[in-house]
Amino acid sequence: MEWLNTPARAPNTATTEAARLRQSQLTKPPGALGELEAVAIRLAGLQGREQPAVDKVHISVFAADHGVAEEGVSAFPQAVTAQMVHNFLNGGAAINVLAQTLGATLEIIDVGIKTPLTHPKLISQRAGNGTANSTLSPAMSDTQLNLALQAGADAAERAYATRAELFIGGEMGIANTTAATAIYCTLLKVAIPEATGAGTGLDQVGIAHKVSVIQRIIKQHRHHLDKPLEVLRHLGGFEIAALTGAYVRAAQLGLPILIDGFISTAAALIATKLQPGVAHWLFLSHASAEPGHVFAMAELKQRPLLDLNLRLGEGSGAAIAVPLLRLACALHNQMATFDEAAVAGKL
Ligand SMILES: Cc1cc2ncn([C@H]3O[C@H](COP(=O)(O)O)[C@@H](O)[C@H]3O)c2cc1C
Ligand SMILES: O=C(O)c1cccnc1
Repeated sequence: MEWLNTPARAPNTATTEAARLRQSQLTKPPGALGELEAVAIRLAGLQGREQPAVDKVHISVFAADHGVAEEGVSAFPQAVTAQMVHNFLNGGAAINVLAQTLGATLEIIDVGIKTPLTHPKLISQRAGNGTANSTLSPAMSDTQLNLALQAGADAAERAYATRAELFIGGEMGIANTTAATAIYCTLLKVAIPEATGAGTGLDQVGIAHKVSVIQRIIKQHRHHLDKPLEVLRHLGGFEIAALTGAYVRAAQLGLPILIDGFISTAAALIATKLQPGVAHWLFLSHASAEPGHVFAMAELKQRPLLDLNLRLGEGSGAAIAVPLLRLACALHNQMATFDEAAVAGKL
């Protein structure tokens, strides 16, 4: 786990400045393309080239089960985690359609669903048979945490080895909005009822029960929540740990990251606590419908690219934002400058 102590790569200031200069010369009023200009400039700095691109996109979806599901915190049964893994492998889930449409590479990694399954397309790098129920004991052991972090780092390495230009992490794990909410409340000191939402579709009674379960979880571990990795280990889950490892490693390798929704952002919070430089490499794809997400976006000091009331996960919201990044690059790379087009500049 030596790699966890390595800082993220620093963005290239020369290509950032070259891209900024180019933006100022394109045939439009300065700043008129708003956030898309900033995105292209940031990507240029991260990719170390004046003309950035996100044509080659790698998506890793991490699946795992949560012991806390037995507390009745999800609108769906725990069996859905494994059933959705089958669906991913058969190409029928939202993320399959999005990856196919984008021409992105999609891999599914079992980091600890309850019952292992074998399939030629499934990567099995399991940290356990689901986490322990975090209302009663730490979600995972040190060994399990390290295995899950490593599974994520390995996915980032595979993305890097195939010369991907953008890394997207997705997750599948029934009850993982409970683990993610507990992480938000611990790291951001947000009141539990303010951050707790419907997840897969709980009603008001269900949400009130979920709040009480998260209160029990945080009370149970309150003396062990002072370090980011201990927060992750006590609250779970394996897929959130894998995403954390993936984000840290991608940032070390110099691979830009597009974050998905509520659960992925919990991993991003931990990753930036472990290595603050990871923040340079993160793009926020969308504002999740989960009420707690706003607090994390504020902490990460970023505006999301989209706000579409998405609450799916799987990496889907990030995939949906890829065309926007591609358009930001196309505009940056292909528009004519004032000189080239013989258009008069600003008075
Ligand atoms: C069919 C189905 C497909 C999904 N794909 C992602 N999630 C999402 O919902 C789960 C989190 O919500 P909660 O904490 O309420 O269980 C995660 O698996 C997340 O990826 C799904 C959920 C379901 C039911
Ligand atoms: O925003 C998300 O990632 C999310 C929200 C609810 C359920 N699953 C995922």
